[in-house]
Amino acid sequence: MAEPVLSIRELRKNFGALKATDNVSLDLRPGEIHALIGPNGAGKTTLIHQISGAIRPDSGAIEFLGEDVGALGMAARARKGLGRSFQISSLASEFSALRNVMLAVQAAQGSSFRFFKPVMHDTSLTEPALAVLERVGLAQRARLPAAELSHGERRKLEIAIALALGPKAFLFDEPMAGMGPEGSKDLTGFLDGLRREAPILLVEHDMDAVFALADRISVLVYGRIIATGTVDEIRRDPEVRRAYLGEHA
Ligand SMILES: Nc1ncnc2c1ncn2[C@@H]1O[C@H](COP(=O)(O)OP(=O)(O)OP(=O)(O)O)[C@@H](O)[C@H]1O
Repeated sequence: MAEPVLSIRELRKNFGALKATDNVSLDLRPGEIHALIGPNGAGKTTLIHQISGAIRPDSGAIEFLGEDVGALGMAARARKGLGRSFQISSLASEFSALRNVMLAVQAAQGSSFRFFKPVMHDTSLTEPALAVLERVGLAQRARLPAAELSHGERRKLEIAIALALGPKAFLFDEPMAGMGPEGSKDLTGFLDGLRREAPILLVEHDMDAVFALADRISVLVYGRIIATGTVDEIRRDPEVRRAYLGEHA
């Protein structure tokens, strides 16, 4: 079997007496969507934050593309290709959708300042940024300030920014949240194709999306992974049904 792109070993994170991450090991293989599900407060976001570098685990290891990235900060991990979808609050909401994606393209190109051309006329930035916006279906909305986009469009913009950074793995934390049934269906189709570009670790509460997309599912309860398996294995697992899936299974 191909080497995992991302490999997490025995990760632990306590908040005071709370074991938010309790000895978690999982991996992300090339081409797969690995969904991470579990009840509210199970520790899914905390885990994603540790992988992206936003918070530091108490112990354990995180290997990305064969390299231990545990000592690296969030920006250094992103530069290595660990792409997370940014919360819209971290975007410049007065900037246009296009400008926001251009900033990511610029970061991916490794240059932060250009003195010779006004940035909005720099085709080495506008063209790739427009291509990414086209892919997520936002090309027609490119010139609008991010603040004027609908909720669903903003989620797509977050994904566009992750894409523009040319990631080798995606970390998505509830991309379907607030999308509505049509939007979720749309995004499900998009994520389905995206796995060919880079594998996806997907935190998601929308079980229709998870069952449609996931190659494997890990179930997190009270900071612990209680099961990892295919959709069928997880749906049949009695402990998972008891702890989480219930009527969804
Ligand atoms: N910075 C923090 N300080 C203290 N406790 C925290 C902190 N961040 C998260 N927690 C707690 O850690 C636990 C896990 O939270 P987390 O947000 O990771 O869960 P989650 O599975 O993502 O939940 P949800 O599905 O509701 O988003 C919760 O009990 C939460 O209250």
